[in-house]
Amino acid sequence: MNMNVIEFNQVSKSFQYHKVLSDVTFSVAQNSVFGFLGNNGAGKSTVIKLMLGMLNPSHGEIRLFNQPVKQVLPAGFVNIGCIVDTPVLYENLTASEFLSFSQRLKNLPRKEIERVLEVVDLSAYKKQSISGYSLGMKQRLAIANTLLGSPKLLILDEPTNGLDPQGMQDMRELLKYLPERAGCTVFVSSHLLSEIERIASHIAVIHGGEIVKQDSLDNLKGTSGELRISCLALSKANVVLSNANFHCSSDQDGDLLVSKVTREECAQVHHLLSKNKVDFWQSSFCQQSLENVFMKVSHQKAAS
Ligand SMILES: Nc1ncnc2c1ncn2[C@@H]1O[C@H](COP(=O)(O)OP(=O)(O)OP(=O)(O)O)[C@@H](O)[C@H]1O
Repeated sequence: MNMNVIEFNQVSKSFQYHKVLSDVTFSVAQNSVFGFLGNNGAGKSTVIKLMLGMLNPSHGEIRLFNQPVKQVLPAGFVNIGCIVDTPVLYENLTASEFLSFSQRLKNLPRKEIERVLEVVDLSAYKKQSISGYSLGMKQRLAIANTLLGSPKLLILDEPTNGLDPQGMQDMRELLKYLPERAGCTVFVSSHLLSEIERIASHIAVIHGGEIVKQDSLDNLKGTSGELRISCLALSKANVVLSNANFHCSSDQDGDLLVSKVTREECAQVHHLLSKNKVDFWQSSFCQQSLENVFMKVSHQKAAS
């Protein structure tokens, strides 16, 4: 059975009279990559601190591995790896030397170091001084450090912050496949939608201290999107499709845009145009991006 590794049940948090989280409810399934999205100040770090027992909730219940958080921590920390601030690395050491601190502290066999270096793809650089590493490599090394001892849950606060495009891509590849490669569930917070969209299997969106959306990435993006059609008889196409209750508009390039269509409906659109002798030379379907979903949710929330 697939259990929930993290459960927040109607959790609220106030700092004196300032309520920063209201009835936050979400769950993170085992072996998923869970993206926690929100703008600056939305409440992401507060949620992570509550999850790690660094703060107490004002109301509500938090469970990790099916037990109240206070019972799991701190003994359960062997099951949890986290990076919430910029990791401190000893730059004059090699990666192997650096990792050997935690390996010995956790009383693990030496071969654990080789295993985690392999997972984060740093084996080839293990004898080089950390001072020569890029920021992305340092971040991956910090993740390797948390993976020593095979934690079942990895919590990362904004792990791609400050990385260059290559560093971001490497981090993306690493996080996406961590459940498979290291057998752990990943909780990753970010304000970078495009990053989360490429990494996460499940997503929650927090806005002003409230969860405004939570679902699998596929469900959140929905199956519908926009169909762009290039044709000469634009107004005829518009009439034909509008009569069939499709939502049509045109863009600056003179293309016809049919919004909120599923892939099946795209086939109907093509059929209708052909049947009514409207020639088109190009048609492309674009699923809505997470950014669109996120902006819609944020606007709806701001208006309410
Ligand atoms: N210790 C504290 N005392 C008072 N207010 C706090 C405290 N910690 C956080 N806050 C407030 O709670 C709100 C949420 O902050 P939080 O750091 O959780 O947001 P965030 O989504 O992590 O933002 P960012 O992406 O900027 O780090 C903010 O308004 C912040 O000012």
